[in-house]
Amino acid sequence: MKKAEAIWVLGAMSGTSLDGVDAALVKTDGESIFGFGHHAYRPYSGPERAVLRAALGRWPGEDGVDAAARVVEHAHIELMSGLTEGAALAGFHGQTLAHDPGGRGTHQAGDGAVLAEALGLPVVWDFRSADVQLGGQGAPLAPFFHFACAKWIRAEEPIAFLNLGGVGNLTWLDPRLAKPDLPGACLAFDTGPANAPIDDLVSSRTGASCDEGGRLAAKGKVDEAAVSQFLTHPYFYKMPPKSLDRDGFPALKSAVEGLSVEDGAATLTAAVAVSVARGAEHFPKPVSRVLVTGGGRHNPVIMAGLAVALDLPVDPVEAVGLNGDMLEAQAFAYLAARVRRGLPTSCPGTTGVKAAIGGGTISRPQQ
Ligand SMILES: Nc1ncnc2c1ncn2[C@@H]1O[C@H](COP(=O)(O)OP(=O)(O)OP(=O)(O)O)[C@@H](O)[C@H]1O
Ligand SMILES: CC(=O)N[C@H]1[C@@H]2OC[C@@H](O2)[C@@H](O)[C@@H]1O[C@H](C)C(=O)O
Repeated sequence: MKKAEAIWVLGAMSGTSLDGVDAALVKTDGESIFGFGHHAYRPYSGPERAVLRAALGRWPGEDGVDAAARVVEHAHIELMSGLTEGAALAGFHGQTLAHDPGGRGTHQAGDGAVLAEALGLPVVWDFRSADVQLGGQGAPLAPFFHFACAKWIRAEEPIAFLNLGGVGNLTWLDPRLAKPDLPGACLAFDTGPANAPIDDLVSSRTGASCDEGGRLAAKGKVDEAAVSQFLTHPYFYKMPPKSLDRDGFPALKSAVEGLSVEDGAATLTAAVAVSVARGAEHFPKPVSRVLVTGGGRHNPVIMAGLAVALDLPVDPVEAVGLNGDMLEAQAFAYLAARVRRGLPTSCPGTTGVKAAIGGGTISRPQQ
């Protein structure tokens, strides 16, 4: 492992909610954060999203997967090419189409070599496969970045980061330890469904892409029986680390089919908070606060439900000066810098992998 100078790295993430691509610059040596730079967002168009949606659950070589990869590459190149100034490296997560770590593996669409050519930068990609091959869940991978963020905000006691994207994931961490891969530094796992089932319900009933501001959920009545039934899912009885595919809870979606859109949204929104509370039962030590990142923090009904279910201060990461819309893109910039230095990107506490390892492939431009 060579000692590295801090460099500007451009990270990009296309999340499970399929809304669009985020890209952001981070100055880092792969250990500490030295600063945050420009960022941008590019939504997928309706037709692009339809191509991605049609390929969900599919594996390389199956119908629609190549078309999805071309959409992902095109959108990323369009967005990232406007942000390369000063960047020495890029991190490209791609779009998860399927995730089955105990079975077929994990599949992120998009070829990092194509991006390297187009951007004229070395690109680190395929972050999850090596972890899965070594018996890990391949997710979540943001926890090592959460650990660096905890140092950046000078946290001095255990805290939790909660990401509410299509799926929810929690990172418990103790910033008093020197490195994220030390035993006892991080425990991370997916909590359950977050926005994906809400988005799917709302778009199928109203055509809107999400329950903007939680307005539908606020008007609805929670179907408590459906929420209780949801909590009997075997996932909640598994010990972490554990991870989920986007559509891992089909029974929950079916349970709200007969409800009004308001009651359905209220029920799915309540399910987010209770599943996070179940997750928090796994924290090794109590936390002083939960910092929320991802699109779900824009939904006040989710945030209010979390504060009640967790009985802890629950704040958006903006409360500590971070950007909750860009945290995942920043995470893949940070992880790219770690891969470049040969540092681990996951460990037994974050993915259940047998030992701390660095994933990722580096593609360099040919000319
Ligand atoms: N103003 C808002 N009101 C309600 N919900 C919102 C709002 N803004 C964003 N969201 C929700 O957040 C989602 C996007 O969140 P985010 O961008 O964090 O997800 P992602 O990164 O695609 O997913 P993941 O983290 O699972 O990969 C949207 O699909 C929507 O459901
Ligand atoms: C397989 C996959 O893409 N998982 C995503 C998804 O979206 C949220 C949650 O499920 C998390 O496990 C992960 O993303 C974040 C960026 C992570 O790896 O930390």
